[in-house]
Amino acid sequence: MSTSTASFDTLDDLDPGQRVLVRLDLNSPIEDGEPQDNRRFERHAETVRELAEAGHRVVLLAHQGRPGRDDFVSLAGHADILAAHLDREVAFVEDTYGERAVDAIEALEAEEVLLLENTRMCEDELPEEAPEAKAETEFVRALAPHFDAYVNDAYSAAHRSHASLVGFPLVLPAYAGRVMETEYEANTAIASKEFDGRVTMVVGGTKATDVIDVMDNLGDAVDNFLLGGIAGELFLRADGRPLGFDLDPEQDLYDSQWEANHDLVEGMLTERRDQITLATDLAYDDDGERAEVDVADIDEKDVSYLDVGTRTAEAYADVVRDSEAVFVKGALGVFEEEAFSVGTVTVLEAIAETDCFSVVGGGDTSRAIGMYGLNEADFDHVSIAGGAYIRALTGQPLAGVEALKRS
Ligand SMILES: Nc1ncnc2c1ncn2[C@@H]1O[C@H](COP(=O)(O)OP(=O)(O)OP(=O)(O)O)[C@@H](O)[C@H]1O
Ligand SMILES: O=C(O)[C@H](O)COP(=O)(O)O
Repeated sequence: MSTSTASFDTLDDLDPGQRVLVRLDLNSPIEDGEPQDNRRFERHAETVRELAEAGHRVVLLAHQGRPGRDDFVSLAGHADILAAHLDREVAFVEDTYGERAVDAIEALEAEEVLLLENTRMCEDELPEEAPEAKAETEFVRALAPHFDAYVNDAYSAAHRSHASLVGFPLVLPAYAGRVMETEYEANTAIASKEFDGRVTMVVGGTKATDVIDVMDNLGDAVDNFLLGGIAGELFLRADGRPLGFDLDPEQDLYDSQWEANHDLVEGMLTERRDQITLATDLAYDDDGERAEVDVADIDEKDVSYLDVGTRTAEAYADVVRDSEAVFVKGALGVFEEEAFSVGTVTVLEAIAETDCFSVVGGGDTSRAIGMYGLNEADFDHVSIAGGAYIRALTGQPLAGVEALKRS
């Protein structure tokens, strides 16, 4: 056992020259069908390089997007980005555990790296089930005999009880990769911190279901929730504003999350109204130009709002300047387009200038720091994990970490 406080084995405990199956989290923003480089590649490359240089045959598993969404694509492009970070070849096979995957695995030489296809293209990967059930899946049973060890480096996906995360540690000796180790230690330490002054959480992004659940659990630890993104719109709708779309709830990011969360959101608005700050203006695309509208003046549905308004951004920045600790999960707008980066960048700049304890998390959100010339050193912790980091703040165990501890 290593000296890690986490009580799981790490790469320091792994003998060299083995056949190693490694779970990374390369889930990335997709533009025009192609993955965009982000700090997940840079961070995971360190683990992969260390394993290759130790003479292992390194086979990588990762997921991309969710079935049915535009970001659900092959990992072929991810192999190229990872190869550029590693400065070594990363082979790719369009198969995860079938014959082609197994042939490619068996042909691998020491120090070579192979990426398998998107795990979520296998039926066995999703849905969430207990580790014992996942260990019994064909996916795990077919791949495991070709390996001596399993390494989980995907802290940022460890809140999901999926086959590639919780199944393998039950059937192979399992180790934490370097990203898993450092993210686990940093986020666990943050969870036990105590603050005397105002604690603020900036909540945005697209994964409203994840953040609303966590907001409910963190309600006693956080003084102010500043809302934006899809979560913010759901709260505005619960507050009586005519937001949303009359689309098929199964297909739409917004309406399906409204269906799943409106009771919880309405309950939180009733019970915790003083802690929740909602946007007073929103921005939208008006023939290619940013336009803003007061929330009080919104009178029709079916408009996509892509950022909080300028007045809201300034008001949120004022709250940040008066905070002792600020946690960010999810962007306040579609910051990838400069016109809709106002909310996210105004708030990040305020955090960077304020003498507060700060954490920015999320695979997409952390990308805004580099894109807009902010200095990572002005934040206490920039995590490549989003959902996992805020879950860790609540003290709830992460399925992928627990599975490693049991190994
Ligand atoms: N109003 C909005 N409409 C559509 N997309 C939005 C809106 N506001 C923010 N976003 C998008 O949210 C994304 C970031 O949030 P997301 O929920 O994906 O998670 P994250 O913080 O990166 O964490 P994780 O690692 O859990 O994915 C950005 O890419 C941004 O474009
Ligand atoms: O990007 C993330 O937060 C992780 O890769 C998990 O992705 P998921 O929210 O689609 O499970």
